[in-house]
Amino acid sequence: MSGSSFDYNSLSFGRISSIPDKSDVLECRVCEDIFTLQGDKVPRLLYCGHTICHSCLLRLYQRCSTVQCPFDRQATPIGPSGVWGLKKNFALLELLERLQRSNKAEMNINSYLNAETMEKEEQLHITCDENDNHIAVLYCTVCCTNLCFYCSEQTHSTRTLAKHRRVPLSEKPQERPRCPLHPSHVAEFTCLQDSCRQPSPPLMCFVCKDYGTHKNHKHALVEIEAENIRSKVKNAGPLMRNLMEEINDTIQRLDQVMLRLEGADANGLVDDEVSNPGTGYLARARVQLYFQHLRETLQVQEAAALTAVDTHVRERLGSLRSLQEDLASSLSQVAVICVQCEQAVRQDDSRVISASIDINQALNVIEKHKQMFTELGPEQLQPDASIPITFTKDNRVHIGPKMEIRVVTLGLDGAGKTSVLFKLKQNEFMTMIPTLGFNVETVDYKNMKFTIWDVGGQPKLRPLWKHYYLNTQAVVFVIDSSDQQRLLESSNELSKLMTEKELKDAALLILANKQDIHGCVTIETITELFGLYKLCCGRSWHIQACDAQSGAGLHDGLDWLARQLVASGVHDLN
Ligand SMILES: Nc1nc2c(ncn2[C@@H]2O[C@H](COP(=O)(O)OP(=O)(O)OP(=O)(O)O)[C@@H](O)[C@H]2O)c(=O)[nH]1
Ligand SMILES: [Mg+2]
Repeated sequence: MSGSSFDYNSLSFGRISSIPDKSDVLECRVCEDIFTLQGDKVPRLLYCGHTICHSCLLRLYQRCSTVQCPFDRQATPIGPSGVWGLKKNFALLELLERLQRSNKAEMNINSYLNAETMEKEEQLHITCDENDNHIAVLYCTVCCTNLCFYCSEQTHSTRTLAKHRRVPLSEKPQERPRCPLHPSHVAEFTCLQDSCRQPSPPLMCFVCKDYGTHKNHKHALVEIEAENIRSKVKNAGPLMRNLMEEINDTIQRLDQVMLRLEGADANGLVDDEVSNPGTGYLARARVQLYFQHLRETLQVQEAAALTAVDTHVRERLGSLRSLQEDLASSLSQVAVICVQCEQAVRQDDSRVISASIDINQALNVIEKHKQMFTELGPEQLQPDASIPITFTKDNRVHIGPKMEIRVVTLGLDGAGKTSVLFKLKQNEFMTMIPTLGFNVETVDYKNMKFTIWDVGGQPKLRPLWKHYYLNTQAVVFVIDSSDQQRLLESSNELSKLMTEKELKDAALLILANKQDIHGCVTIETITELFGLYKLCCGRSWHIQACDAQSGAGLHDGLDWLARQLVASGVHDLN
């Protein structure tokens, strides 16, 4: 035997049988041999009541008529059949028999104490009291010591000590805890009062429970409470096991996902990325490919856009040069005529008169040049070197006049549509008369030209709205925020508009107008009342608070509209 554990497999469990036989306690007090059920160690009764084994009686019997008790010297008469005639102690024999039976049963139990059971005892990790290097597996109930097999055999080998009852360590009789306040009493109870449970329910004796600090507190017997706690832990067992399994499964799944991310072979080794690429590597490759295509496309688009600019510049220069040449030629002709006319008028009167026809012709030519010159447009007379550029969504370049955007303004009569239009167009607010047909105005904003159609909103005119939908890129729906009575009517009209096929791609700007009037509703209220999130789901829409009187909010609305239109197709670099 070496180290801290004992090799139980090398032990025959016959040793367990050396745990004392209970019947061994019944021994003859003269020879100290164990009584037996029969033979020369059978117990026989003396008249005085003492019991002695048959063989001791034979030694004491002096072939006279009595035998003297070795304990109280009283005489017991002996008949002709000698000591065989003395009664056996049947009570003792019965007891002996019972003890032997129970001993047999115990022996059977001990036969189950195999190496596996002992290993369990070892897991308690209690050191052998005889040798610190050994792990105890037995408990001697007489010496109150924890022992390993080896030390148990060594220390309990004498006849008397071998009788000590030894039990597996886990069956060691429990020591009853003492009350911390009254150490002379066993702590039989535990206090369950909430205020006493921190940090753990205290132990107490009956004095504490009935008269002391824990009087009238909720309590329980220590054994019962401990059993409750044990069964709680036992019940939680499946839960804990399930949880552990689930956590373990998840850990394994994470492992697999990490391997797939990194790229690994079946053995879990990170493989070289080309033969077994991970998803990370593939994603990188896709990003690189995407941007490579993007760069190539952009290069092509850039080249096309630059060509468009170069062509524009070349054509522009060509037309300017040609204009310049025409003007130079015109200038020289006018200059020549001018000199000729001056020379002609410097002559005497008769010659001047005779040259009058030529002079008139020269003046006619000048008149023609003048005519040609005045016919030149402002772009030719005051040319602008700037090159206005806009880009389409697919990066084509647009050079020249502003992008034209068609907008239709709708809403109930009196909502302020015409007022909004004129405020935007000429920054004026005036009392309007109801629109019976429509107004149309263009409003320049950034690099865009909004053509705004303002259609009358009276009920009888509403069926005509549909004639303005075609090719409309944006709808501006105006609401009178101060007229709460007509919000529902307005909401109904907007709902109808949202079902129009021709407007399905149009951006929607809702103007909550007349915000200057006290008591008007806010855009939040309108959003909720009209159910805008649901109604306008899937299209680009925006609600803007404004008032046409001061113009507040109108440019913000236009700004949003411009951004939407830029996002959906045109893009302004300026
Ligand atoms: N206080 C205030 N009054 C406004 C505002 N906008 C319009 N109004 C007035 O509301 C009335 C109706 O304005 P309009 O611009 O004619 O309304 P509309 O939507 O064009 O009406 P219809 O042409 O009939 O469809 C006019 O008296 C405007 O002066 C505003 O923001 N504040
Ligand atoms: Mg109007």
